Amino acid sequence: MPVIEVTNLHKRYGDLVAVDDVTFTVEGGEIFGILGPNGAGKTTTVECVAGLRVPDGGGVSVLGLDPRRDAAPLRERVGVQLQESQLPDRLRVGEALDLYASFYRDPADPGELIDRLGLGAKRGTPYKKLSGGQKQRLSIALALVGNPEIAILDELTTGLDPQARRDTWGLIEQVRDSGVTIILVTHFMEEAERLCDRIAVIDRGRVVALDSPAGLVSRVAPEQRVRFRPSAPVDDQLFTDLPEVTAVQRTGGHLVVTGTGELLHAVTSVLARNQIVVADLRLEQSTLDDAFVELTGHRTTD
Ligand SMILES: Nc1ncnc2c1ncn2[C@@H]1O[C@H](COP(=O)(O)OP(=O)(O)OP(=O)(O)O)[C@@H](O)[C@H]1O
Repeated sequence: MPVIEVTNLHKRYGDLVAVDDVTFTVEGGEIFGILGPNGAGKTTTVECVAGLRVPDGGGVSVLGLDPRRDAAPLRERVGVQLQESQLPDRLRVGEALDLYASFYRDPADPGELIDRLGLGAKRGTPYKKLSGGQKQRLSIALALVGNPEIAILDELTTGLDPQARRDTWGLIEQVRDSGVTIILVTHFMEEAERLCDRIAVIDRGRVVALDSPAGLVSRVAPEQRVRFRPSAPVDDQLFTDLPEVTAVQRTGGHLVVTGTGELLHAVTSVLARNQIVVADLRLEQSTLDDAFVELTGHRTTD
């Protein structure tokens, strides 16, 4: 059952069209990614979903309600973590959670949430003394303290080091496993690939593709490459004869066999049948990054 429905959403800032006819639905219990380069319209889209901006056209329905008209009941059911949320420097972690919990009718236990987010030792620490990763975890805790059914998380790992980013991913998976539906805005491919059940790729205000990470990859770039270094000369034709193979190239001492389907199995069978010993055997597949470039014509970091 869709919990969020966005239909033909339009939003301009003066002459600038930030969101141009965006349509998608988010199913209950999934992590739905909104992936795109800077300025693509991701934040504007989720701000419309969160009721923080008024669309110029189109419709948004969240849990069957209108984010603007039904702002009060939705505040109880949707947790929002927006980019670069700031808290007063001297506010302590425990105080921030208690304060936010007081805004809700049926909040989570702040102490339990602090422990769950790995901030137990920081309960008495003022906001300004937290590291980037700890601030980020606190902002996730604040988005979850109302026990929401939906959490909207915008760029939650931007600025974190790789370890903190991975820890945060683990946390988001736990939140999803507890039954919360998540909209995750990101421009990190690896993050989208690891966490999201489905991804809307947004570029210049439009949805250019919507699929699972694997679906996006296979849709635009189904080819795989098997790369290896044979220990003795090999005839290319052994591979070009295979129905799975589309090309054979040589680079240095390596052979690169490109193709589709069960390519790895086909190539290794030929090698075994002909008693060819190889070194450095590697299967290279297209990544979400490749798919993104093909879909939009540029990288997210461009
Ligand atoms: N309040 C505003 N007033 C005018 N223009 C805005 C405003 N907010 C965003 N924009 C512009 O609208 C476009 C879309 O911005 P938005 O923040 O939605 O994109 P984004 O995909 O979230 O980008 P980022 O990843 O950089 O946050 C950008 O060109 C941005 O400069």
